[in-house]
Amino acid sequence: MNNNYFKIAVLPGDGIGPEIISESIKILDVIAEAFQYEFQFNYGLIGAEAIFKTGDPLPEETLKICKESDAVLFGAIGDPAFDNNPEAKVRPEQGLLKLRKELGLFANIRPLKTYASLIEKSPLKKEIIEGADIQIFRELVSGIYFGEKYTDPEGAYAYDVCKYSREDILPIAHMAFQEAQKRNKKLTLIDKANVLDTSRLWRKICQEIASEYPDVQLDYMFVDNAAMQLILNPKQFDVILTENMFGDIISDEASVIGGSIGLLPSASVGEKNALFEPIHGSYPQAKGKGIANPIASILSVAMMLDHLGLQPAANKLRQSVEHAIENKYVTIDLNTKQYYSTSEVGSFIADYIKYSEKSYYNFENIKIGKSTIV
Ligand SMILES: NC(=O)c1ccc[n+]([C@@H]2O[C@H](COP(=O)([O-])OP(=O)(O)OC[C@H]3O[C@@H](n4cnc5c(N)ncnc54)[C@H](O)[C@@H]3O)[C@@H](O)[C@H]2O)c1
Ligand SMILES: CC(C)[C@H](C(=O)O)[C@@H](O)C(=O)O
Ligand SMILES: [Mg+2]
Repeated sequence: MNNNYFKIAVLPGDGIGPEIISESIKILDVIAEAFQYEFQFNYGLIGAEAIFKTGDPLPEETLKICKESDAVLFGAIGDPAFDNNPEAKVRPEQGLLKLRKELGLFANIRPLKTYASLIEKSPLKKEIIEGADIQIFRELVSGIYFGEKYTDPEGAYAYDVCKYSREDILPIAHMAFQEAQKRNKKLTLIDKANVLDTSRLWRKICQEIASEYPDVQLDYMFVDNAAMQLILNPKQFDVILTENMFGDIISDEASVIGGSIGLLPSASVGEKNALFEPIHGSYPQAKGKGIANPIASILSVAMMLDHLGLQPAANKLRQSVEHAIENKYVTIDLNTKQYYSTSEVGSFIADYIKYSEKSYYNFENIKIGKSTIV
C-alpha cells in the first residue's frame, strides 16, 4: 500500500460551497507538491444541485464515491428555493443528513479558537474572549434530527421525535472524555435534563463512565444557561459534549467568539469514515460574489490531514492560515475596511505553504491580487 496516496471524495454542494471548496483544492494541490503526497479527487453531487440534476439530494453514485474514499471533503448545501417552500417533499438537507447516517459519522468535532488580530474587532470584550479555546463534540446521527417525523395532511399539527439510546451516547461520550484527558481535563455536558428524558439519559451515562476518567472533571450545564455563558465567560469551557440539535445551535453562537462563522471547521467521524466540512451553510446571498471566507473549509482540510496522519502538512497549513489572519489577508466578514476576495485569501495561504520555507524568497514582499480598501 502506498501511504502517500489518498482518495478524497469532494462534494462542493450549493451556494458558496463550490467557491470555498475550490480554495481547499488549491491548498491540497500545493500540499501534495510540497510534501510529496498524491490526492485523487472524486467529485460527487449533493444537495439542491443534485436534486435539480437527478431528483435525489444524495444520488447513489455520490454515496459510493464517499464510501470508497479515505476522506470526504464537503462544502455546503441548501437553497432558498427549498428554504422558502415548507411544502417541498425533497430537500437539500436530507442529502447531508442521509450521508452522515450512511457513513455512521456519530461525532461532529467543532474546534473554536481566537486570533490575536481579530480580538480587537470583536463586539465582545477582549478580556472575555482572549485565549478562548473550546472543542465541541456534537452527536450527529441521532436525536430529534433522526426521530420519527409526521405532518398531518390537513396541516393542523406536526411532530419530530427526539430519541436517544445508550448505544448512541456511549461512543461520543468516551471520545469527549478522552479528548478532555488530552487537554485541560474539563468536560461540560450541555443538556436540558431539567425537562427532557433524553437529557437525563445523557447525564446518567456520562456519570456511569466518568469513573473510567478520574482525572477529568465532569460538569453539567443546561443549554439555555450555556447559550448565555458562552458569550459571558467562554473561557470556563474546555471540551463540550452535547446532543445533535443543541450542538448545532451553540456552535454557530460560539463562532462569534472567534470573529466569524467563516472560520470554524469541523470533522465528522465514525468507525470507518470521516467527512470534513465548515460549520456554516451555503450562504446563498454570497453565491458567486467572491466574498465568502474560505478559511472554515481550509481549516477543515487541516483536520482531514490530521485524520490521514499527515501532521506535518496539517501543522504547516494551520501556520499558513494564522499568517494570513495575523497579516490581515482576510475576507470582508473579518475586516470591512480592507479585504480580499475568496480566491485571493486562498492563494495567499497556498503561496505561504509553497514559498515560506524557501530562504531566497522574501515573503513579506509578496503581492497577490488587489485588496479593496474602503
Ligand atoms: N452544513 C451545511 O451545509 C449547512 C449548514 C448550515 C446551513 N445550511 C443551509 O444553508 C442555507 C443558508 O442557511 P443560513 O443562512 O441559516 O446559514 P449560513 O451559515 O449559510 O449563513 C448565515 C450567515 O453566516 C455568515 N456566513 C456563513 N458562511 C460564511 C462564510 N464562509 N464567510 C463569511 N460569512 C459567512 C453570513 O453572514 C450568513 O448570512 C440553508 O439552506 C441551510 O439549510 C447548510
Ligand atoms: C444543514 C443542516 C442539516 C446542518 C445541521 O443542522 O446539522 C447544518 O446546520 C450544520 O450545522 O451542519
Ligand atoms: Mg448548523
